[in-house]
Amino acid sequence: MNVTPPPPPIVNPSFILTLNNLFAVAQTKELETRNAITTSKTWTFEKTLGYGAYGLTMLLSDRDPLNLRPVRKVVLKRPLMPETGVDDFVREAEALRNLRGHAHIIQLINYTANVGDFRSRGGRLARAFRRVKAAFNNPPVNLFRALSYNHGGPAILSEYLENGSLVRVMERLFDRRDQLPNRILWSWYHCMVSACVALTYKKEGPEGGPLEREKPQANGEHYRLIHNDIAHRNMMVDQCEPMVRQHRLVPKLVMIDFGLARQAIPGDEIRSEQMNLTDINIMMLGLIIPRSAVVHAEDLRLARWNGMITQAACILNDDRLPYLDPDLQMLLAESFKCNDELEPYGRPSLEETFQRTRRGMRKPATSYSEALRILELDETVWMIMQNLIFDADDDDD
Ligand SMILES: Nc1ncnc2c1ncn2[C@@H]1O[C@H](COP(=O)(O)OP(=O)(O)OP(=O)(O)O)[C@@H](O)[C@H]1O
Repeated sequence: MNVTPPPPPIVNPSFILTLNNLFAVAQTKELETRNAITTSKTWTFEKTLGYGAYGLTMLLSDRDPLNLRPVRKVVLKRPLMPETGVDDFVREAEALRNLRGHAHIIQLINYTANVGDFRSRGGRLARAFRRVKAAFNNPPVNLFRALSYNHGGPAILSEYLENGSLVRVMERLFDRRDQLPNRILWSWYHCMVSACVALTYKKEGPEGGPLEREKPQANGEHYRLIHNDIAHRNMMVDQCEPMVRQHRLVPKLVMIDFGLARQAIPGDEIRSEQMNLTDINIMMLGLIIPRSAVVHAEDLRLARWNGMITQAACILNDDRLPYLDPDLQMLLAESFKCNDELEPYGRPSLEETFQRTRRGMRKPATSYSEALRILELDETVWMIMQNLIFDADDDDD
C-alpha cells in the first residue's frame, strides 16, 4: 500500500503550544512575572486575568507604602513564549497607540518591544534610591525595569477596567432568565458602533490625555483597521459617567484585545467597516437573546420578513420578544439583509448605524408603549445595572 507521508510542519514544532501544555506554560510565565514583581517591591502582582494561545494578561497594582496616592491598577500583557506571538504584540501595541484617545477603546499606558532594554546598570544603591523615589512617584517604566532582570521580550501596559466583560453580563442574564431593557440595548449598541468608528481613524492621543467620543469622519485618511476578534469577551464594561447624559445610568463599553487586528488594503475601507460592524451586530443578537447559540455568522438562520430576506430570524418572533423596540428590531433585520442569492445586500453603512443607534439611545422611557414603559424607566435601568454589574458577586470570575 502506498502511504503518503504527512506534510512537514510549517512552524518549528518546538514553538507550537498544544492545549495540554498551554496551561503549564502560562503557569510558569505567571510565576516568573510574579517573582520579578515581588522582588522589585514597587508593584504588586494581583492576579492573572486570562491567557490565550500567545499572551498572558495580568493585573498589577502600584505599591505605595506611604499611602501618598490613590492605588493605581494596570493590566500587563506579555507573550507566553519569547519566540511566538511577538508580531501580534507589536501590532497590538501599534494599534493601541494609534487609537489612544478614542473613548471606546482601551487606553494604552506604555509599551516596550523589549523589557531587557530597561535593565539598569546601577548597583544596589541605585536600586534602593529608585525604591524610595517610587514611594512618591511610581512610573510604569519601573515595571519594565522590574521585569528586565530575568526576561526580555515585549510588554504592553494598559488601564484596568474592573467591571468585567459582556460575557459576565450575558451569563448573569442567562442565569436570572432576565432581559435587557431597550434603553440599555441601544446604549451599548451605540458604544460598540462607536468603537467601530474609532477603527476608521487614528487619534494618537498622549498617555493619560482626554478621551473624545468618536464621530464618523467625512474626510481624512481612513485607518481601515479590522479587529478580527470582536466578541463579548473583548468588550469590557467601564464605569458610569455622571456628567455624560447617555452614561449616567448605563456604563460605557470599551473594546480590548487588538492582537489579531490587521489593516485592510487601500480601497477596502467599506469592507473593513462592514466586517467590524457585522461582528457587533452578531453580538447584539446575543445581548437580546442570551440563550441563543448565535455567536458566529454561520449560526444565523434566514427568514423572509417585511419584504426582505434577512439572517436575523432569531429576533423576529414578536411573541418571544414582545418587549423589543420595533426600531431596534428593524435596524438589526436590515443589518443582516440578503439578496435572492443569499449574499449580504443593502445593509446599513457604519455611519448610518451610528446615527440610528444614537437616535435610539436618546429615546426617553416615555417614547415606549405604556405596557413596556416600566422596563424602561430610569429606576428600572439603574436597578438592572446594579444587579448585573455593580452589586454582582464575584463568585463567577
Ligand atoms: N484592560 C483590561 N481590564 C480588565 N480586564 C482585562 C483587560 N484586558 C484584558 N482583560 C481580561 O483578560 C482577558 C484576556 O485578555 P486579552 O483578551 O487581552 O488576552 P488574549 O490572550 O488575547 O485572550 P483571548 O484570546 O481570550 O481574547 C480578557 O478576556 C479580559 O477578561
